[in-house]
Amino acid sequence: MGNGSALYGPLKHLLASLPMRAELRSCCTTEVASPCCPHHFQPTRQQGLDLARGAPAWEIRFYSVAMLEQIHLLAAVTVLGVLEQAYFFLQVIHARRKFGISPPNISGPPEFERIFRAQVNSSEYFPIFVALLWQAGLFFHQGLAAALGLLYLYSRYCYFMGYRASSSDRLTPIYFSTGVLWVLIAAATLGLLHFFLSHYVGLNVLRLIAA
Ligand SMILES: CC/C=C\C/C=C\C[C@@H]1O[C@H]1/C=C/C=C/C=C\C/C=C\CCC(=O)O
Ligand SMILES: N[C@@H](CCC(=O)N[C@@H](CS)C(=O)NCC(=O)O)C(=O)O
Repeated sequence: MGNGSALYGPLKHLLASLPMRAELRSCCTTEVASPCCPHHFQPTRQQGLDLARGAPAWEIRFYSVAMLEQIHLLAAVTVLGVLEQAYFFLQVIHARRKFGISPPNISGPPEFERIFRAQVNSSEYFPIFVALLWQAGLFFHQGLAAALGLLYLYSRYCYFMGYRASSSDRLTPIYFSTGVLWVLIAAATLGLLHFFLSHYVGLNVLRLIAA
């Protein structure tokens, strides 16, 4: 723990400036640079290895939690998105049974084909959605990206239900959902641009605007 006290001063300011849970902040900012309480400190295998190399436990724990707080909303929306995909899959399985259409067949009455296409179309867009959600969340703003993510998942649900009812009922939700994707693209691009400019060129556009 020797280097812990040398780091304590700057870390205290960093801790105070981050939106962390109060209980963790008070636990990690004790004057003694020691590991957090057992409640907060449950080392993973990697953390165990870091500990063996001499990094202070409280520091490892602090950075792990700070990192998770940067991504927890994105992770929650991703899990929700996966559950939505699972729901769409189950609907196709149910429709296959109902209409007696076994794989590899994908043709049948329009009622079946619309459900099948609604699921396949939603799967096609899912990797694009997840990539944009995380890029916009990491480089632009986590809360905004997560909110847009929820809006996207809701519009995808409307798309599925609309398509199931009739082909034309899919159109409004697909317009809306792709609109949300374009907003996520814009946020991700702006965020990345800001990162590259400030990191490599030393040009902080936000600070310039604020000045
Ligand atoms: C950011 C999104 C990434 C990739 C997709 C990019 C473009 C694809 C378009 O946004 C998708 C929206 C498509 C909307 C189509 C709407 C209507 C199509 C017009 C008529 C269909 C008529 C018919 O049903 O026969
Ligand atoms: N794979 C899609 C790509 C384009 C797309 O997403 N189209 C939207 C608007 S026309 C759609 O709802 N397609 C219906 C579908 O995929 O079954 C397609 O074949 O149409």
